[in-house]
Amino acid sequence: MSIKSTILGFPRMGSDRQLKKLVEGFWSGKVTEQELAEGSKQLRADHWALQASYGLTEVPVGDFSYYDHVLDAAFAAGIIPERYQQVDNAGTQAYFAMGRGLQNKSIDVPSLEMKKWFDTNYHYMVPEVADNQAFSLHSTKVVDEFKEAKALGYAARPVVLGPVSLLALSKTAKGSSTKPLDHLASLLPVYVELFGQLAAAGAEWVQVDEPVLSLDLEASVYQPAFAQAYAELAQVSGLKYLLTSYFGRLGDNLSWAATLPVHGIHLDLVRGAADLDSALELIPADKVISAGLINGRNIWKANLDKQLATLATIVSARQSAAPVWVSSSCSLLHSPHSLKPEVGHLDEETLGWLSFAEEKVEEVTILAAAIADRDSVAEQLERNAANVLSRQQSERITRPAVQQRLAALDESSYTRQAAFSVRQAVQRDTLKLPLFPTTTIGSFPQTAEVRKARAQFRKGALSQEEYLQFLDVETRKCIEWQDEAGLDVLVHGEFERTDMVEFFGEHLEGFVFTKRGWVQSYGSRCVKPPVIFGDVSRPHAMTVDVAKFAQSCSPNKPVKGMLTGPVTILQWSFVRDDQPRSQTAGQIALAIRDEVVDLEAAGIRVIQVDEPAIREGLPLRKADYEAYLKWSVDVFRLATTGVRNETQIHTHFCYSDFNEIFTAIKSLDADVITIENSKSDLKLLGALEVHGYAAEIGPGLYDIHSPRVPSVEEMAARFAALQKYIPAENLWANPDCGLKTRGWPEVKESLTNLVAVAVAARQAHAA
Ligand code: MET
Ligand SMILES: [Zn+2]
Repeated sequence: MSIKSTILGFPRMGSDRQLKKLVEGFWSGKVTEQELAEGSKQLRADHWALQASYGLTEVPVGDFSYYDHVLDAAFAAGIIPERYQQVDNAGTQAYFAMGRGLQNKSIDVPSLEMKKWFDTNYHYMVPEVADNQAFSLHSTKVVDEFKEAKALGYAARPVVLGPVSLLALSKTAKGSSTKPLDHLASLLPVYVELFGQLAAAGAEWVQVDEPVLSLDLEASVYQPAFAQAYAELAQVSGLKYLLTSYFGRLGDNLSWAATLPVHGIHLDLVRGAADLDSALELIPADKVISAGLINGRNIWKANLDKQLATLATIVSARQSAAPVWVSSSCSLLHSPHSLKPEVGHLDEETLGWLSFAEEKVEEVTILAAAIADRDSVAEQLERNAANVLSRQQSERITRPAVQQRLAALDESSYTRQAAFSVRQAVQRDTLKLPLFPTTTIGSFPQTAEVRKARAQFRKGALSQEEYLQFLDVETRKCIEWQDEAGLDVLVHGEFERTDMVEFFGEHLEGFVFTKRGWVQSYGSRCVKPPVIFGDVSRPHAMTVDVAKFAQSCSPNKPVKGMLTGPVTILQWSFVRDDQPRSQTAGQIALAIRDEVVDLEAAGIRVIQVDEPAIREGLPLRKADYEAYLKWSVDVFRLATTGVRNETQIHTHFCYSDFNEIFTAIKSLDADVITIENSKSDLKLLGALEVHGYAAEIGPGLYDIHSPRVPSVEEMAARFAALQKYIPAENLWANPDCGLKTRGWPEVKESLTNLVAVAVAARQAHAA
């Protein structure tokens, strides 16, 4: 018996981020539209060839995108807000304008809003649906790509974002009041037309992605919506649908999703393994089950014996039923492209533990081959078992001292010496800050000069001593400027850091860094997450020298120590899967705690532990919130409570919609939080009003994502609004986030204005 092997999607960027270079080249005018199209076509062909070379029986098509697959789906359905319709529509201009905005002599349109794709680090563009929304088939990209693959001789399966998820992920356009999902009936004919074209082009199966099925859905709304949608799509003759959902269990949605008129159902059996028993019971015998057994979200080699056992269970339970397929849990979009470039960069042992997209394709094919004839892949299975065992037993993974220390902690390691009100009084006495203290979030411009010095240091062209000297000069200039500008709590500027997670990963044990482990974050942007493979520990202090030097440049004002928090380090890394994430976070927290204590001992009186990612780590299902929030609060407290009452602990978040996590934010027990706010005053103020907040808080007075200099008047207006909700003695003045992407001239002007706002507010308050 042979079974179909496939994946839900492949990374788009290419082994060397070719797509990034193509699109960015196109944007800057160095690559023509035709070159972009041809280069992309080549990339797709390469990726199909790679998948086929491992014997994958069916390849996905339409998973490729110039920018984002949600944008593709919206664009294809003609969901193009009016402001983009003035953009030349012949080529890709309007499409890219929706993705990244467009500014020239005649047009100035911002992009669509960008949002996180479920709980991944990928961001999608949020379509806007208006009351009078018309839909039409505006692009046949997926049909064209299907024909392309077919012409090359591949068995291909088009991938399309399903109609319900497309609308559920959209938002109501400004000035409209209908919900996007209200428009389902008028959207469906576009899907029928598109799928009719796919059938005519010779497609047999279409993969319809409906990832919202892994969320808490209101059954009374979504069950009828799905029923209506799939009844209508079933009208297209000659086409079979694979309904796919991923990133979690279908849970209570399974009972009705299982009976939709589709021909196959995909199960994410990595994160949704709990679904298996009920799925085998509920999915009718005439439907294919696509078993998502290879993890698309992490980079560890699968335990093939274990996954094979699950596959065997499914196959034997479905003996007289429709076929079983083997697949990836979700699209491989969230994995780096291939391990090949890491050979010679990572050591042999570590290489043996990892599997990127290319290797995951191979794992899928090994499972498919093994279920038909185990002997045919005996050697591969043996090697896999040896690799899995090597990771389980490696001495590099475990540090008994760290484990023992974490296990031995008691309540006192999670609690400050005194309550906030006591600490606040002590800190007022010692820090002697004015009313409405001014500060920044940490980083100052990473100029070309700073980046160049770092690159030269890495290449060896600059000695360690020269590089450190360069950093000292930059830091001193930065501190002196802040002092002159009248800021109250200063920062060293973070010139030594490329990235707020990478910097700490490089100093801690238990991390490795890949050479080309890039993953798409949004549009042409990629990130290279560190890999946490083992118990984390801190071999030496990481920031104490820099902080001490910075403080020495400022005899009168406190300089903040700057650290990244345990949840953010976890969230922006590939994390080991052999122990709960909470435990890994606890180990990171211990390392940060030691750093915090060392900073205090070195005379640093204000310490900031950034946790911008605490909210994005929220699980997909509400039932899982509480457990997550409990341990993320715990690890933050573990990291920050080792100090005396005099030491002021700050934290920073890059979001303001914290209604859902407000109680958790309070329990962090930080003395001061700085938080993004300028783009969404109302959200934050609403939350403050509902939940109340007793500690000190600095809601951002201006958006740092734009080079625009905010005027004194606009920031003063914002500051005045904040004073209605926050007691004066608790209110700080600061920007939304760090300034590393900005240039010095605009930073100087903006912060000078910000200080003026605080000074004027102090005078007004005294009067
Ligand atoms: C994404 S939050 C960034 C915080 C960091 N301290 C910075 O200023 O860059
Ligand atoms: Zn931030």
